[in-house]
Amino acid sequence: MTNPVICQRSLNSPEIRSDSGINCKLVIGLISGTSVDGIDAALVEISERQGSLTTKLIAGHTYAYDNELREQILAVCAGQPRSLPQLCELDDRIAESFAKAALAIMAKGDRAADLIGSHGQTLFHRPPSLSASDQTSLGYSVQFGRGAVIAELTGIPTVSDFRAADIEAGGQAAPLVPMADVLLLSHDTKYRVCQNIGGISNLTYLPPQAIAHLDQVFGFDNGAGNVLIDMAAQQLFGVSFDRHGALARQGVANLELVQQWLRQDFLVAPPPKSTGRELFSPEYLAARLAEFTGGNNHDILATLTEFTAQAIAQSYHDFLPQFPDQVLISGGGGRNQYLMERLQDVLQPAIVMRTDDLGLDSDFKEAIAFALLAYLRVNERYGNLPNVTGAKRSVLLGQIYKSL
Ligand SMILES: Nc1ncnc2c1ncn2[C@@H]1O[C@H](COP(=O)(O)OP(=O)(O)OP(=O)(O)O)[C@@H](O)[C@H]1O
Ligand SMILES: CC(=O)N[C@H]1[C@@H]2OC[C@@H](O2)[C@@H](O)[C@@H]1O[C@H](C)C(=O)O
Repeated sequence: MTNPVICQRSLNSPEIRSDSGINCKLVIGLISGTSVDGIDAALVEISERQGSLTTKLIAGHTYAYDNELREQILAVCAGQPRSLPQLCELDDRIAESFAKAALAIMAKGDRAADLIGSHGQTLFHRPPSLSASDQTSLGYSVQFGRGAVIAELTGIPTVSDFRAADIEAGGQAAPLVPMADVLLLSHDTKYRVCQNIGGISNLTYLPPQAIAHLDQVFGFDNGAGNVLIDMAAQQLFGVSFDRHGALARQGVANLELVQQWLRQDFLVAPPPKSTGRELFSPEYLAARLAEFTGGNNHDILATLTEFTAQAIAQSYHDFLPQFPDQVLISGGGGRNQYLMERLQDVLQPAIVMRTDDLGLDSDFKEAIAFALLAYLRVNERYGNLPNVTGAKRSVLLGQIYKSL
């Protein structure tokens, strides 16, 4: 799709383009998100002409983790102890899986890729602390899958460690996709929200001509997304997710509980904010399930699905300066038809659609975003939006690992 590009000045980027020696056109974006379902890989053609940025998805595929690796990742995310050598081995195994995914997606194109942007796998995320008693107020965000290994195994220059510089600038380091949303999904006259529903939900608020009014763009994590639904589907029905929302659709949501859950600290806290599996953990789900009296397993999934939908709607009413005309859904939650129906209901009068309707593949939007962020990085253009992450300044995101 063709999109306007943020001019360098409005990005406050250095006037002079880098001489990184990388003539990047064909870029691979890689990410495994909080669902830990596998590595999303996108082979993206990126070009700029007459002030417009063009991205074309040449190929996209999700490469599932093998079961044992996924279990290891989920165990570490859930706080189970591991020795340092075990963690290093896990880091290497994830990096190798990412490198394999990069080579496999590249094989679907007709030429070698110029660059890889690899987010890696988040294992731990701690937003910056507001408490004066903490030794450091800086956040901490750990992604496994070392860029150095990916560059070495693929022979392709690789950008990774996207979140570190924003943390150093005092930011949340998340969400980072909003820069890509600005570049790819801004509209001249309409207020848009880009709503990703992966493991965690996160949004980008795009006022009309967001590119020209970059200071009015913001975004934040706004709820549990699919993570609670997935864990409950596994525990109660032995399936890894509620396909199309068919299980929830058979139940009746407990609206009293939903109202109670919506008062949770994270949901009512003002942005900037980010979260992860540290909050929406197995313990968190167990505590919510313990609050059920009566009701069957379908009712539980219906209630968790309603919670996901209403947490999103509540965040718009509480924190957006203007209710959007359009809500553009991406991420696996967009495939949950029942959740989509509930969203259309609770987000009226906004029109809810998937980004696919605008020509941007909703399954690979995050992978495309990290291809784009890598492209910005090698061209020495800022990748974070301080209004989103709360960072003190715009920064270059990511370390570049060049293979010899
Ligand atoms: N057909 C479907 N029906 C219902 N839910 C689905 C379907 N396909 C995917 N999902 C949901 O989407 C989830 C995966 O979404 P996605 O890949 O966007 O998450 P992620 O990228 O890992 O998360 P995040 O964006 O938080 O990092 C699955 O775990 C499942 O809950
Ligand atoms: C620390 C981390 O990995 N955060 C993820 C997570 O998954 C969704 C949401 O929480 C978002 O803030 C972020 O991912 C996307 C890719 C982002 O940075 O925009």
